[in-house]
Amino acid sequence: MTGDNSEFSVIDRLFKPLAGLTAEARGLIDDVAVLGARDGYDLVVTTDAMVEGVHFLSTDPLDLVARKLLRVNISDLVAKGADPYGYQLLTAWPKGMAYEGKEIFAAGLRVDQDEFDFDLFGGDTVSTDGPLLLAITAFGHAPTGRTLSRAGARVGDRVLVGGYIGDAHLGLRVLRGEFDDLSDAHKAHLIRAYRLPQPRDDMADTVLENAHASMDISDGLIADATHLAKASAVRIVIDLDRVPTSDAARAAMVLGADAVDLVTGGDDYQMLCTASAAGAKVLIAAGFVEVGRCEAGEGVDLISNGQVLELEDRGWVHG
Ligand SMILES: Nc1ncnc2c1ncn2[C@@H]1O[C@H](COP(=O)(O)OP(=O)(O)OP(=O)(O)O)[C@@H](O)[C@H]1O
Ligand SMILES: Cc1ncc(C[n+]2csc(CCOP(=O)(O)O)c2C)c(N)n1
Ligand SMILES: [Mg+2]
Ligand SMILES: [Mg+2]
Ligand SMILES: [Mg+2]
Repeated sequence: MTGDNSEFSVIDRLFKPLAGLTAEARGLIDDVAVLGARDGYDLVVTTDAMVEGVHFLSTDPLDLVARKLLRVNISDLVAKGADPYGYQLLTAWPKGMAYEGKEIFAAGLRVDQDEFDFDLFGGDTVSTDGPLLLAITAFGHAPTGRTLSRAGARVGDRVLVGGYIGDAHLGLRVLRGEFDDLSDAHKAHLIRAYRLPQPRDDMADTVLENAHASMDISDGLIADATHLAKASAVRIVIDLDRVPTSDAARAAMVLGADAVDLVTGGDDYQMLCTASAAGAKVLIAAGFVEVGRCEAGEGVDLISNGQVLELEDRGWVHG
């Protein structure tokens, strides 16, 4: 049917159902969304984009691309102790992209909107001669004045991560043909980690209550610890031997993956927190793993067997 794939038809058929009846979205027939202030809370806002070929592969299923897009944004919110609320969506569809692909993309959004209780409030649609580009501006709520930051770490703090490090990076390499001798189950685990990060929205409150500083890991553990160290004016020492790795990652290391790649590869979307000894105890009981300490000074040192490692590549940087 002609027109099915045109801008307003796609908004009507695919995005209006995602906006539902929330007052904020105004049925996606207005120029703006309207977000009400929730008493006792700040509105926490973040934006992350994804570009085909840069953040995801053209062979990645579009429903998973949509879910990853939501999740990388939710990841920033929950790392700050914020409760996901809703989002604005920008889609820059390559000219000629079929309606069916957009439909699969919208179906992925639906799955994770339900999973994270996260509503679509509006957005924008454009077309492009370039690759598929997607962006979300995500909103969350955190108790007034208490949103966590990268800047709260103190000398003496423990440094903790929320889960396995390096799986997603290895998953990308599996998709590119490396580690062919891994078992199918290990390959599937790593690919899943790359395509579908697991932001721990259930941990937002625990982190808010117990962490001094917190962020999510997107550029790699070392790179993001460096961002946190700089913002907090501390030095962070990370012990590579304490960084949690999955069975699949360990199997990949047997096949030649370097442990340092796991902490510089990025795409983890795990939380990175610092906390007092008492706070760390609570976080560890909730599943976090202590990987290092904050000291006086600046920058990040990675140690293994008590020796500082020289790093050629410290993590993902654009441009
Ligand atoms: N184009 C931009 N215009 C204004 N601010 C920006 C722009 N790009 C990034 N920022 C700001 O820079 C800061 C760091 O952003 P950055 O994207 O590095 O963080 P992140 O989302 O945690 O990391 P990642 O993008 O790797 O997930 C944020 O305050 C962000 O709002
Ligand atoms: C196809 C493909 N190639 C490379 C990567 C690795 N990668 C891209 S951007 C980024 C950091 C976070 O992004 P940003 O800082 O832009 O938010 C990382 C680790 C990938 N995910 N997909
Ligand atoms: Mg960002
Ligand atoms: Mg981010
Ligand atoms: Mg972040």
